[in-house]
Amino acid sequence: MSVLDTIIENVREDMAARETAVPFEEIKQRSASAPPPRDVWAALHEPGVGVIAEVKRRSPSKGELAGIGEPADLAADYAEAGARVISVLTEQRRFGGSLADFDRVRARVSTPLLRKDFIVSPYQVHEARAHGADMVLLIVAALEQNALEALLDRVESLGMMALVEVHTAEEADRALEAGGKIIGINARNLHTLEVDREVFGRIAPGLPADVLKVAESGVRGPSDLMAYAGSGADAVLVGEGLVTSDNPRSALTQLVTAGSHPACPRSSRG
Ligand SMILES: O=P(O)(O)OC[C@@H](O)[C@@H](O)c1c[nH]c2ccccc12
Repeated sequence: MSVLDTIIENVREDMAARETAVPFEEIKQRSASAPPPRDVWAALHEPGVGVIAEVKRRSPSKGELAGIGEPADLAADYAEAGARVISVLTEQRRFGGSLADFDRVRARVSTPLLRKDFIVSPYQVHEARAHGADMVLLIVAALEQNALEALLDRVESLGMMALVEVHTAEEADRALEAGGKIIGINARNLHTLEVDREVFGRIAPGLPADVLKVAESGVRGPSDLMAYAGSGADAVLVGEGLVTSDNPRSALTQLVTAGSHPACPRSSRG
């Protein structure tokens, strides 16, 4: 079994436990009465290469990344430094995240929030919305085509947007076929956990112009952001490079500054 398969098996177990406590009909109702989602599309269309900053405690490849005492403090730093969207990992066993972390962040910042998890069931989509998510991650490699399409429809029917994550050109075709509008190209292969920063440049040029392209993983600093921008990235998603920095706020400020610099390819485009 690959890492991805094991993670998903565990995610399903944990979800079953939550669903016993809060049944589907109840979570559906909570999602319907949550405050309306924020406009992720507009946030990501501002000029310059935007940064999606991630609250990430651990990773399967590196283990503990940072002792994040209060995720809301980190998120407040991200918001002040100009994150377009803040991503909060809610997967518990490998990433040390939780919906409790998500709630703390939601209570503190008004920035659009991405629920970063391994979403395989409509339950998790309603749960994300009930907790105030504006965006959710859908990983193509984790989903059959009909499940991907059904989940994407459900995400949009609740007024949220999906970051549809791919790692190969074939997965990118599936993402487009399903109607994905924001495509995340992950440099990390979720089966082997290896990072290859060239993957973005191989896949992005084949995507239509009206699709938002997000480069995920492996951004260590402004030069990686610039390289992704040069290959057509509209935004980058950064976790480890920020949380392991001595000063995440200034690390993010440097990325945001690079992303809006006149030398950055997307700076003059809307
Ligand atoms: O920490 P990094 O290398 O900056 O990567 C962030 C993000 O891309 C990564 O956390 C990620 C991308 N896709 C995922 C899917 C599930 C969990 C995590 C992820």
